[in-house]
Amino acid sequence: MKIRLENVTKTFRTFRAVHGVSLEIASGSLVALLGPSGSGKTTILRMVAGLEFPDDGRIIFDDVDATQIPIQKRGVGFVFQHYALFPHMSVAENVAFGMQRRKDKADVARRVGELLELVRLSGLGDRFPNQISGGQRQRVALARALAVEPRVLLLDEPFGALDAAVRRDLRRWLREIHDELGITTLFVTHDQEEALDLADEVVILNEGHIVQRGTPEAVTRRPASSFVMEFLGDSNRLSVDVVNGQARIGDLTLPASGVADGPGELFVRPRDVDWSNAPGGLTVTVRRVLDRPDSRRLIAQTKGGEDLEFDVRPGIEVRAGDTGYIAFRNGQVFTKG
Ligand SMILES: Nc1ncnc2c1ncn2[C@@H]1O[C@H](COP(=O)(O)OP(=O)(O)OP(=O)(O)O)[C@@H](O)[C@H]1O
Repeated sequence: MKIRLENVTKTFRTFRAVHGVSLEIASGSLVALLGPSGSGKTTILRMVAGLEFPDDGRIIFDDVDATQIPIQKRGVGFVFQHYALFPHMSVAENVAFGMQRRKDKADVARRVGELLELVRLSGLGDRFPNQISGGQRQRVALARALAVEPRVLLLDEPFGALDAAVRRDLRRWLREIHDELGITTLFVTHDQEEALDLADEVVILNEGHIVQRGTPEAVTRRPASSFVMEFLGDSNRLSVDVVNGQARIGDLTLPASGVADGPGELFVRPRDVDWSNAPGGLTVTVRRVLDRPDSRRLIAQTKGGEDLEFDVRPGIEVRAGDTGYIAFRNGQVFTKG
């Protein structure tokens, strides 16, 4: 099912949490809402679910205005970060919970079996929630959400409480389940790696506004603002002068097409910095050397007194106090703001 938000606004008392958000989610796609804490992600998800109602704007499911339809009639399945399973019910009973209206017991049992197989938990139906791991509990929560045969799946930081390795596994697993079922899925996260790994499309929010949307490749290649650049990953920030679409820093010039003349900021990922002992490029002084398993990270300072970080190969001879020269393989320039 296709979902469309048209100019949706939500205010709590005097605080506007969502400002005129318009968004189209293609049928069968997996879309991540990504943004810092308080950017309005959960509020948007809750309005799509029917747990909150917008003050203004419309939410359209396929071609039907669903804005005022209550949650029970929207056909949505929901998984939260702390979706407490019923502790006194077995895994199978938890999954069957949403199917109470089905009369035929054998039919319910068969369906529970199918769902447990889908979420790779066959054989654990008789366990209780406190007898399975956190990751397994979230898989049960997903099976329970799917039991009602939703037209839309809404996930709010479903892996937020789990450790990094389990999160990575569950991410891959969720993508497989999504591809198998093809249910339109909206996924909230503040973890950029999770969003970029998992989603067909990433919608980046800040202070209740959509600041960029696109495929993971598009948003990482062409961040629309310094906010997006910094939010998506480690980045160095250096002052530059922009003249005629070119940014200048020391003896280096970088393309800055479309950026107004005047003071600008260059953002460079640590991986896009090249280091050399031979003069040329931008002169820096090494301040610290941090050894890591497969690289050495240098913290260096430009003549202008700005710090930057980048990695060199582990074998390279370098010490704090050394002078070196850097060049940038890639970078984004924005007007200083
Ligand atoms: N019921 C409410 N009453 C008052 N303010 C609210 C309510 N729900 C959310 N807010 C406020 O709206 C803003 C957006 O909240 P929301 O939960 O949507 O953000 P979020 O991006 O999901 O953040 P997080 O990642 O921390 O969950 C926040 O400033 C929050 O305090």
